[in-house]
Amino acid sequence: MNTIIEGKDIIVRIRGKELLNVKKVELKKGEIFAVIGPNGAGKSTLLKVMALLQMPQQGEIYFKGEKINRKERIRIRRKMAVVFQEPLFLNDTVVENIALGLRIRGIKHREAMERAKYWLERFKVEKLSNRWARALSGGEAQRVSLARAFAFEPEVLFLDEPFSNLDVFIRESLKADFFEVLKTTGITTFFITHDLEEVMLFANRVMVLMGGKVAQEGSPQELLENPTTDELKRYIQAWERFKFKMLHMV
Ligand SMILES: Nc1ncnc2c1ncn2[C@@H]1O[C@H](COP(=O)(O)OP(=O)(O)OP(=O)(O)O)[C@@H](O)[C@H]1O
Repeated sequence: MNTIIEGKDIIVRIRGKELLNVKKVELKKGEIFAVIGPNGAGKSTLLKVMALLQMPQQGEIYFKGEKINRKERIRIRRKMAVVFQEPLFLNDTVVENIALGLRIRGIKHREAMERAKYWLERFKVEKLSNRWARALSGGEAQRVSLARAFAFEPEVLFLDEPFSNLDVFIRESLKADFFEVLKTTGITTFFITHDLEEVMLFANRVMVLMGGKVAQEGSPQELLENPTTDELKRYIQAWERFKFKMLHMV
């Protein structure tokens, strides 16, 4: 597989505190790469560095083998889309929120509107096209955010826990629709989650971050069967316990 984005010797510090220290992180073409780890482990920081939203204090980022400097960041960033936990919308309708983003990227009005409508349909929210984006419910807003991200036709999609603020029913139906779309498009994806089930079902590879460092990396199966540190074992056990409790509550 070809590498699309690679980070080498990445160090991020804030006010002297080291938040991230990752020797190598690679995202390969067409893969779904998951990042998990406890709160504060540095997952979002790593996403921002890989998506070129934040420059590390040390280290390099390569996009298809090309080293990225500050100046080139904006050009390369246009090949990427990011979906955060909290959708960010302009004060406009749903369809305009998507189309405007496309027009900024140089796409003509008609094509932008067509693409926006197509992706709203794929995410089953075409009926919301003319609604005010800022007045949507959490689940609707996240569907629109995902439609917007796919409408960009990015080479790489970044997701920072896009389902975590939704209630369980909305989350399950959106997750199913999202991963169905993802499978059919084959877009290279970097996603952060706390949900090991998502990792097991959808990821090709998983990285575990702890205290800003890589605790383990490999296939989801390897992680479950052979967690390499005690901390990781506890993390997996805690998740298993949580899952067990949830199953017995329903
Ligand atoms: N701008 C900032 N200023 C100071 N500290 C920060 C800043 N951004 C992040 N941090 C700290 O860096 C650490 C890593 O944060 P980050 O958001 O990357 O972790 P995370 O693994 O995504 O956490 P979570 O699962 O809670 O979202 C945390 O301790 C956080 O408080």
